[in-house]
Amino acid sequence: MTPPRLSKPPPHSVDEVPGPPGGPFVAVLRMRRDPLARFTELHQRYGPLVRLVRRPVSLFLVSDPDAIADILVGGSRAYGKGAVMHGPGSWTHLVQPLRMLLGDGLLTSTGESHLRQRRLMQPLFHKQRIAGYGEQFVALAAAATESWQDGQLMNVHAEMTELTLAIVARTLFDVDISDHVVDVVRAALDETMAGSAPQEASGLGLGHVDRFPLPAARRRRATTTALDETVYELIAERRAAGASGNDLLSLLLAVQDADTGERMDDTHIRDEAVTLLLAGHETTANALTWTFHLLGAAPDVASRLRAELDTVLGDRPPTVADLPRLVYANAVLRESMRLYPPVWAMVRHLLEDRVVAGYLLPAESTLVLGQWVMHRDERWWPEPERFDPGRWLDPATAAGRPRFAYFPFGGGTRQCIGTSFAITEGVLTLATIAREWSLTPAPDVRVRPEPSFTLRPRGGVPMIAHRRRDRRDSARAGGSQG
Ligand code: HEM
Repeated sequence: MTPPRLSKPPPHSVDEVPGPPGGPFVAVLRMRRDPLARFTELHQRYGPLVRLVRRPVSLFLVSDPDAIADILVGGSRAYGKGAVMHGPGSWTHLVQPLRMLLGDGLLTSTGESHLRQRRLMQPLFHKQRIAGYGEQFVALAAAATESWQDGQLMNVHAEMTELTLAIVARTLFDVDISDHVVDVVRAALDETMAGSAPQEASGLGLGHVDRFPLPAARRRRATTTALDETVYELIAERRAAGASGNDLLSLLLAVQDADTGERMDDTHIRDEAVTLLLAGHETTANALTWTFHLLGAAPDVASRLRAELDTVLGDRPPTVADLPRLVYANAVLRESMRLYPPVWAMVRHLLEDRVVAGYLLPAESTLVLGQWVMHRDERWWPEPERFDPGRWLDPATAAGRPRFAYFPFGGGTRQCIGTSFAITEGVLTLATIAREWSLTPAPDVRVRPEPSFTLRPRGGVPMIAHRRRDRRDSARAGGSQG
């Protein structure tokens, strides 16, 4: 006998989505004040789908792994990037705060144009190609710590930002951190980050009431123009020289569509290069900064990490070949990105009416997918606030979690193209620094996250650098045994 077919219950209406009482003004004010705490609280109180604002924007927080899988993977064609804003009358626009700087690069392009670009660029980020950059990651990390003094107080966020900028400058343009190109890049990126209200920067569409003061807007335009000129100069130089290098810019110049034979024009290469500059250093700087911050507050974890580094590396710097054995270092980085995901929320909007987490939401609804919230969900992360890399060491536990309980790199066709780059860079840099240095928190400093485009530490992370003596002792002991 065939079992009776269980028909799916009809979806609930949008009016039934739970959410906090009060009008949009109060809702936006509360979110703007502290989006991380507010989203966490709303998720805990109202569940996997929360109505954040009803009008003039229709904004929802999604914290259901299956719904996130539909948005990013299964039904991704039904969703666009960015937030939809509605103004008086029929005025509607899309908030894509980075578009002015990034143009039509991979991060900001949409639809067919994005898929085509992604196909062209994917081979540049193949695991094996990234492995070729390993030596540079290690050399640049070692160089960045050369000036550190034992006992020195430093801002780890500033140090990691300079290091990851040096890495991206070398791998993208094959230039040194001291090159004037890097100054121009630094100025443009700083101005863009500083000039944006956090709420607008996050792309949540909550910052439209802010207006950039005129001088700041002018500065932003000036630094972006200088950046454009520099990048176009580099492109022209490379073209003239026959672009045969291994840096990403040379590879972009050589990229050719397999079907049409078409190459990228200069504007397109500029947009992709600036996108990689920003996406490739801001996120990794934050990941490394939070990792050192967490290690500083967890001596047991730090000591287990050092033990692994000493065992695997002995007295030499790491290489890409060591990565499979740096299991704990990898777990430390993953766990750090769980607690402080460099991209703390992503924003999508519905292109059509669609059922999300059991509710029928109308087209143009804006959906916030919050890594910060999901990565602290007690259903999958017992004692969520605890920094415990051990969570990643048992494959059975990891396999029991839904795919989108953890998504620091997003997912689906828009998953971070730099995932392998970031993990290779992150683990090798962490290993290079932590085998020589131990960083402890500066006394009486409270470090707080600032949710902007990325999750930066507000005011930096002051820490004290100590040159490791125990390593020398253990290396010496190991040497005398051999
Ligand atoms: C820890 C480091 C990193 C994190 C946490 C991170 C995170 C992310 C996330 C969450 C997205 C998806 C955004 C969305 O779908 O709305 C993304 C996209 C992207 N990332 Fe990363 N990223 C990191 C490092 C890098 C690096 C090193 C590069 C390049 C060298 C890079 C380049 C990009 C690009 C180009 C995209 C757009 C991809 C597309 O839409 O097709 N990222 N990243």
